[in-house]
Amino acid sequence: MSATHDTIMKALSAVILPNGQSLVDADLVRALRIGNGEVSFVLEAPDSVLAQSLGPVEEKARTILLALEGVSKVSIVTTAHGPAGSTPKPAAAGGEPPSLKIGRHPTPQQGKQGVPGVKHIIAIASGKGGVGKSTVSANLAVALAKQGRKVGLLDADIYGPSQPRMMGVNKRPASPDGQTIEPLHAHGVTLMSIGLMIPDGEAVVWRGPMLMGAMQQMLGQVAWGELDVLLIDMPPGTGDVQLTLGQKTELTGALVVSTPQDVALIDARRGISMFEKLNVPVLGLIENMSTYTCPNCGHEAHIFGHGGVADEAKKMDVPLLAQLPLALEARIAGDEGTPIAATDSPLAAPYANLARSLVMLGVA
Ligand SMILES: Nc1ncnc2c1ncn2[C@@H]1O[C@H](COP(=O)(O)OP(=O)(O)OP(=O)(O)O)[C@@H](O)[C@H]1O
Repeated sequence: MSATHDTIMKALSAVILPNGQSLVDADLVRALRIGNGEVSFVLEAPDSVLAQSLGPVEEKARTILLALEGVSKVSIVTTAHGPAGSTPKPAAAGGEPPSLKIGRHPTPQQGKQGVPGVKHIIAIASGKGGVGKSTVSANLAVALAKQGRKVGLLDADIYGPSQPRMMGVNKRPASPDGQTIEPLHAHGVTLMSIGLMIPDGEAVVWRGPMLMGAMQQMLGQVAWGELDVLLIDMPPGTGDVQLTLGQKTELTGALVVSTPQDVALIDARRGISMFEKLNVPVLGLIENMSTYTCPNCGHEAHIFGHGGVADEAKKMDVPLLAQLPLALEARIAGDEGTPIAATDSPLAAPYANLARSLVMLGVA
């Protein structure tokens, strides 16, 4: 027998909060989803102090639900919907600094906002996944930093964060005061990844408003400092993160990455038209994996087709800012945490040119 909404809620009504109320009576359960033996929901506390004390409650709820017939996995995300950081959090046991919980309801906001101290914000997007958007973001950030720009890189890909690996960092950013988050630093770039703040698998239960809240925290509560440009590595496609960012953030513009394949281009077109609808200027298209030169014989092949991105750029009247080759060396460099742009390889040159173009355009 599989669990139903009613059986889950009934089981959760046996979980008692420190104030004596049950989880259900206190109305803290949100976004309950049941499917394939998995139960996921959000525990929404009214303030961050209560949210901090919910660890044992979360454990109890998990134990009770796992004992139900047909439930094999339970995912719970605890959030607070008071203004984030409005109540300083106590230091964790062992004197560690308190850590700031990411994922909350958004703070109401009038119109688009910038990030104090940050001159330009550029979204790096792609319609389709896996076309190299994160690779381009990491390398462009490093190339701009090498040219003396103060650069921030925000990995906003909540479902598949890859910047920690590509930039070679993997520690959870600290929040010494429980209100601001100290970003990390690598290869001359100030770095923050939303993925470093969310326990594995929890983001999948987030709804639009929670994502919006998390993005607000990433932009407003990270101590970015003075930056010439903040690059945002977006999730692929045209989902909630893209919409939130386009509607709520003063973006200088967007760069859209595509491979020359038709399927990638169709999705890239969709991405471009979304930015246009949101009044975000599309600064240009970037063609990734455009050519492959055989390291043995020097033969040049166009594995994913040829000319498609240039044609598309012409059709849509947006500049084609770079054509980046498919290269094993670039892939290995990314996997090992040192983007190819940080090295002396000839493959760093196209990124240096792209960085120069953006500086000349006055957007970075
Ligand atoms: N020009 C390139 N040459 C060789 N390998 C590349 C190149 N660009 C990207 N890759 C490799 O392709 C894979 C996917 O790239 P990447 O993660 O940057 O794509 P993405 O569009 O950000 O993907 P996702 O949709 O998962 O966010 C990675 O292993 C990366 O190293």
